[in-house]
Amino acid sequence: MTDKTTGCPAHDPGKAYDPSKEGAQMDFKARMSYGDYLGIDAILSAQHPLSTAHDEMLFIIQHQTSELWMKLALYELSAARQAIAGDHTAEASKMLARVARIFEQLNSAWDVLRTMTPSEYTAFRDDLGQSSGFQSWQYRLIEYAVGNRNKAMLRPHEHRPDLMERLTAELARPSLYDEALRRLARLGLPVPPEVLTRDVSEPWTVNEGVTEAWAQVYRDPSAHWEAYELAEKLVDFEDYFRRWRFNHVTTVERVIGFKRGTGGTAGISYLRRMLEVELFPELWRVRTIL
Ligand code: HEM
Ligand SMILES: N[C@@H](CC(=O)c1ccccc1NC=O)C(=O)O
Repeated sequence: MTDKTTGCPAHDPGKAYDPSKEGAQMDFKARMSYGDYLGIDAILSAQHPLSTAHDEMLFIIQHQTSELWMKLALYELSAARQAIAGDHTAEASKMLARVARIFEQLNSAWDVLRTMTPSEYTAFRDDLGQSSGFQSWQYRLIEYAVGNRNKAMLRPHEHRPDLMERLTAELARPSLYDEALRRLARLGLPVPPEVLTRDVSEPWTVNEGVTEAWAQVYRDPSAHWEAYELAEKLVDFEDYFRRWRFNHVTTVERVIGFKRGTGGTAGISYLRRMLEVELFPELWRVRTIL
């Protein structure tokens, strides 16, 4: 029988649908469940607002979900770098495509945070103390992994030897860009030798010879398809990363204007300076000389 007013079988009290009759498992006393596998209790018990402000829950969950996506981005970036080092560039391209999509996801998430007005944020900003995204070690690890290596950014982590260890270990490894250029050299492209033997813990500096090597790739893609595809994946990733930085600075201006940051920087002027960071500068310069 169906509900007389709506005609819908779901609203007939005598006919409530029971999925167990069609085999749905209902007993998890001795079986691994959804929550067991995914550690849902741990995730859902990690929100501890410090104020009674309504929007603090949004703020916390926005950051926590961002950190989860960053965890996956780091996982994929490390695997992509390893694949390039092992001459498995096609696999690396696939992983880099995923990282770009992860950043697209992070970019869309700003639309949720943007619903928070300055009045709403002010209600709990003081409770944040001196904490800030500036202290996100996963964000710093992403920057270090791809090649933006500034040792000054280690200092907020000095109180955590375990994190210092991870960050300094990352600085000792060739970055994603270093590995891409080493692969380029192995493919026979004229990457200058000083690039291949550089101290990888130091920041990258623009190299004209590298721009010329990329130019050879872009002038004849079919002859250098592997390098060409890798180059475009790197550009795509940086494109999405730049959009993340832009979304961040715009949201910050919208919410706190030109106030100093809780992390102690000047706020907007610091974040605007970060907009100038180029991860793979030669890949952008090559466009001008083609
Ligand atoms: C209303 C929201 C937000 C405001 C007002 C804000 C503000 C700021 C400010 C002023 C800084 C500069 C450092 C400082 O002095 O504090 C900063 C840095 C940072 N924030 Fe946010 N932020 C917001 C949301 C987010 C979100 C959702 C994330 C995601 C994880 C995030 C991640 C970061 C990171 C990674 C940095 C360091 C950037 C760098 O060093 O290049 N922020 N933020
Ligand atoms: N830096 C922000 C505070 C902030 O956004 C924040 C604070 C604690 C944890 C994460 C944060 N997100 C990004 O910086 C501010 O100055 O208002």
